[in-house]
Amino acid sequence: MPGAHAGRSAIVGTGCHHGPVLLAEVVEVSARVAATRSRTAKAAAIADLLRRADATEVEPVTAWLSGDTGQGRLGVGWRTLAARTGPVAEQPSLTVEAVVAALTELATTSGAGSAARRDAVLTALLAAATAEETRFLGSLLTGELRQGALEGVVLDAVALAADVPAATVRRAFMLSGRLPGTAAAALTGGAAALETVRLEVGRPVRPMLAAPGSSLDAALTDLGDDVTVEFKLDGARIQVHRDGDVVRVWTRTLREITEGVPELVALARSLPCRSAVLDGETLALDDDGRPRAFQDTMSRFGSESGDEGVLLSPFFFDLLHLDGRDLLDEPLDVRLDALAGLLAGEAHAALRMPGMRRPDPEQAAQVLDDALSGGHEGVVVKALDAPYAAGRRGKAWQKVKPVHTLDLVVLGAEWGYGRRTGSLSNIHLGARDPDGGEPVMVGKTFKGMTDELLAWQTRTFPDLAREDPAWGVLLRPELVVEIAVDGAQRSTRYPGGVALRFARVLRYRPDKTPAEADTLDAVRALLAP
Ligand SMILES: Nc1ncnc2c1ncn2[C@@H]1O[C@H](COP(=O)(O)OP(=O)(O)OP(=O)(O)O)[C@@H](O)[C@H]1O
Repeated sequence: MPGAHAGRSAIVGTGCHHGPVLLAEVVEVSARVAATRSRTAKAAAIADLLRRADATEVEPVTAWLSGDTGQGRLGVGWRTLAARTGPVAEQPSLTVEAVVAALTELATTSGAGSAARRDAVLTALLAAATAEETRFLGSLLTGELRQGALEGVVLDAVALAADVPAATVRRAFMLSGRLPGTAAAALTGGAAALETVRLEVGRPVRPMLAAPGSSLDAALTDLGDDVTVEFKLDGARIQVHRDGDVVRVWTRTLREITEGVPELVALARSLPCRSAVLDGETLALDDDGRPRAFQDTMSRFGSESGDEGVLLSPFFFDLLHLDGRDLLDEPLDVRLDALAGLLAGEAHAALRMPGMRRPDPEQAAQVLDDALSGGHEGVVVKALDAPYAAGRRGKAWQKVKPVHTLDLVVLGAEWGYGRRTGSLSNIHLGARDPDGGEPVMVGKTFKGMTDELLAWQTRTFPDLAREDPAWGVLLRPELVVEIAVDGAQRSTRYPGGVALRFARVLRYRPDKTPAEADTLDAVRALLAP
């Protein structure tokens, strides 16, 4: 194995120089992180390792510990891995560098005739790995570690190891969207390097998110008079960047969708500006201007090219950059003025998110009423003095929706019976562990599924299976589903001590990752007092 390195123990402890970081050290830290619930202990364990890593090792180590290969998806399935039962190495020798080389080769070797080469790379890698390393690589390659909840812990660890404020690390991450690059900048250049990270037109930032508000009155009481109340449309988040004639569009998970949304690109190009970064929501409307089924909107966002007959309408609610001026740190009031100016033309008025600034309580209630009678989800109440907090779910934006919904991780599905024999039906639902552990099961449901959805589950789930017991499938935690519930109740059956009441499926959320699913605390918040 190129780069494999034995005999490392000879130089450990010299105090002045250290050898390359071994994969075994990363695996050990990963195990320590999984074994403790203490966020501080997790971050401390990772920080220790980062202090030992050199500039080229920091990026892969932080990527892997947050569950990312650092190379995107490598197309290695669990079946491929399960089929390998060769001997394992007794002693750890793989260096981080050697693993990076192998993963890079897997990532860049594709197309006709590549199967044999990929197979050889994988075989050589696994032959040099110990049993623990094999397990870790397996989880990494199949995406099982990809829970993303670990991102926050890794960011804390970077702050500790580089001795810079956590807020500085977080901001650089949110603006660059890149965790490994942020870690490398922090550890090599400290706070000064992180502070040079700015909003760049053409590079998406993590979107600001909303906290759940229990009611309109509660949100208004909490935020005071200096607010805007806007429709909450139930579509997909979009971030649109325009630089001259070049327009690019990203989703809330920062996946680029420019090619698939020509109508949005054309609209952005028609705006009276040279450069802009717009934040908004897009959805498909019917002829009366009411939202079409969410599936119609999402059909434009899937991996298959969607139904071209479904046109998307954008509604912009924020402006982060305009003609060379960054607006991110300006209060929302200023950003909304700039947005109103940009969309002032008659042709563009329809692109503004409906809402009202500084409404009195009656006017605010009227906005909510209009939103609901227009077929929308509710409203978002936003503090006008707040800057754009990229990537944060803060109190400055509060969403008010009459129905309780939760975004949960699908953990498995049971074979149906009766009319549903042969279909994967009753799904197991998990809430996110905020500390980055495995999702915690909080209930099951087979309600609210159309025949189409059942067929889709039955078709898709086997590919995501990590085990297939006789009763159904256990899935890798990758899919997020939105569930409506009446509430929650205490339970001795479920590990989190809480179970959903009357859960029914609203829809799958391909625009969300398990890291963005609702937490166990969100479920507990629904317990009747
Ligand atoms: N006027 C608006 N302002 C901000 N976000 C809006 C607005 N209208 C719709 N949205 C959408 O609502 C989302 C904010 O809610 P949240 O941050 O909880 O994300 P979410 O979990 O996707 O929302 P939910 O699950 O409640 O639909 C935004 O990401 C955006 O996609």
